[in-house]
Amino acid sequence: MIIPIASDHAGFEAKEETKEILEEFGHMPVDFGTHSADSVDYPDFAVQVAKKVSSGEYDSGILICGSGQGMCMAANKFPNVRGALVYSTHVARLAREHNNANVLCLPGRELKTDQIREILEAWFKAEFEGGRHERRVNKINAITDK
Ligand SMILES: O=C(CO)[C@H](O)[C@H](O)[C@H](O)COP(=O)(O)O
Repeated sequence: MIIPIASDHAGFEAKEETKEILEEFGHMPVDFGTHSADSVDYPDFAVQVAKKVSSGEYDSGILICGSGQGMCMAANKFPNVRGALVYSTHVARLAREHNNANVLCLPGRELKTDQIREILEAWFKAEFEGGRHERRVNKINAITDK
């Protein structure tokens, strides 16, 4: 899969590691910045990925900041984007199976490389379960469709 990815300065190091892991897994990351550890504002980078998932140009994306919160808040402003703050393999699985999440938001300052690898493994392996969850996700989508 081609995966758009972005971070702020606090997620920069984790983004570089995440890109390597994605390539290991056979995916192709497309990097929308930031490109150094110099201080930047996370919404500027969240927009780069979220607008492309929102428009359907990409099926899913990855955003990384210090805590994951700011990126997730910004991404979820976009229609069709379901950003999930993921900090464990269990939450990664649930975000896909129950919420059909399409933007993985990671807390770069909280995760070690091995944890990121395990989270990515769980995220890509899990599939949306549909059923009762589909009804609920449709209700989320209806909020921005109004
Ligand atoms: O959005 C965030 C918090 O919700 C991110 O963690 C940012 O990366 C963080 O706020 C950046 O903090 P800094 O003190 O400017 O490095």
